[in-house]
Amino acid sequence: MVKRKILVVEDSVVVLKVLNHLLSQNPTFSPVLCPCYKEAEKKLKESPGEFFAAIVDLNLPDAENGEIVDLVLSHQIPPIVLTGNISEKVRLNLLNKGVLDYIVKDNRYSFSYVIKVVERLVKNQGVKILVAEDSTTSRLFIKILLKQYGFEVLEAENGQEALAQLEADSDIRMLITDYNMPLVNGYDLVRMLRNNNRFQDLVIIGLSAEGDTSLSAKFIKAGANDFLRKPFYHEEFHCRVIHNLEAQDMLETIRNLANIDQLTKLKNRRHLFEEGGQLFRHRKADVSLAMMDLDFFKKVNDNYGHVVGDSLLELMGEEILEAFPDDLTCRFGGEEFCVISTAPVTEFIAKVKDFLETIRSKEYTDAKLSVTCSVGVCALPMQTLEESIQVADKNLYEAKNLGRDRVVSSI
Ligand SMILES: Nc1nc2c(ncn2[C@@H]2O[C@H](COP(=O)(O)OP(=O)(O)OP(=O)(O)O)[C@@H](O)[C@H]2O)c(=O)[nH]1
Repeated sequence: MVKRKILVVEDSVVVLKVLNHLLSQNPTFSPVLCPCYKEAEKKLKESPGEFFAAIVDLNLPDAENGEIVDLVLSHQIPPIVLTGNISEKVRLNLLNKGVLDYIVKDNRYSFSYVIKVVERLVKNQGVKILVAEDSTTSRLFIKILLKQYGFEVLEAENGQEALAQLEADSDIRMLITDYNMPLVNGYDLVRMLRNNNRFQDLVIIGLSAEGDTSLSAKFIKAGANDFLRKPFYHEEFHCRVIHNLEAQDMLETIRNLANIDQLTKLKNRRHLFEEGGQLFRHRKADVSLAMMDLDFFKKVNDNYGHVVGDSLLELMGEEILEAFPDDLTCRFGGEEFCVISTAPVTEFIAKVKDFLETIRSKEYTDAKLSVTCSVGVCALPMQTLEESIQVADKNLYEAKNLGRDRVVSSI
């Protein structure tokens, strides 16, 4: 497990204790506590380059004017600032320096918020954001803001380039786009993306110039999630980026709950009929389908109990995901699984045979169970998913009757 050192500099013993307690609840955080500037300076010297983030009190007894912020920033560590109160001048000064956030210690929720900011920083690592903007200065400004928060930033100078990058890299989670760009403008880019199913989950934030009130509405109507009116301030920018990513995370969780079988982590039957049905409807070449059923699974439950039965199913889920990483893998029900593949038929059947060999050669769970599986494959050019399942099911039945632990296929 990757441990992340968090430097906490705070002169109040109580606040230090609270932050230590909250940070320690996350097993990946390793808080390093300092009661004063001097101690922080020492810790930073002792472990150069080791701190992931810092939570610092703006006014310390031995550094009353926020010197701790400059110290932490000089070590390239993103600081979150704690303060008793804050004037507009200090707020702007802190944000301009590049602090992640500032938090006024006026209630107990303030500290939970601090932890949320650090956790978000962890989550942002590796999150790819594409900035489409033809002005180099503006692009650089946005890039710096995003980098402060740990995002990975990609850049495009126009809408066409942005489209090409999004098509080539499915890991891009957010697009921030200007309106005025050569070749394809921001508005057309959003419309093109929203007309493509593949980009339905991409978070899109439009940038609109000051004074142009109709543009923001236009962006939203075209399918953007949000917009920012230029010039914007760091704080608003970060809030919007993070709120939209959190909404996207929530959507993903809900979608996973609806599509994934919680025991085996394979796709569930509902998803199979939705996604598998589409594979058949839009087929260009081979679509093969395998129905796989564990042999004598009832005996596992009868002899070792349902808990062992469940963990065997869980392990089978892992084996299936490993054996068929590029295919649609589902739990059809009970101890029956379904795999749909668009690989060439012979290649797919060879993979199914390898899978049977793998599980035959291992022992599973603490009870060291030997497991075999029977498989029926349909690789005929069937018109629908339902027809293909029927053929595969018939072959599965035959595989069971022929003595189990084998593949029967119709090619
Ligand atoms: N532990 C556990 N058992 C399940 C689950 N779903 C279905 N089962 C059990 O799986 C067993 C399936 O038994 P059968 O349909 O008779 O099949 P089998 O014993 O595998 O025999 P063959 O398929 O003929 O080789 C039943 O006892 C179900 O109760 C589950 O989620 N967890």
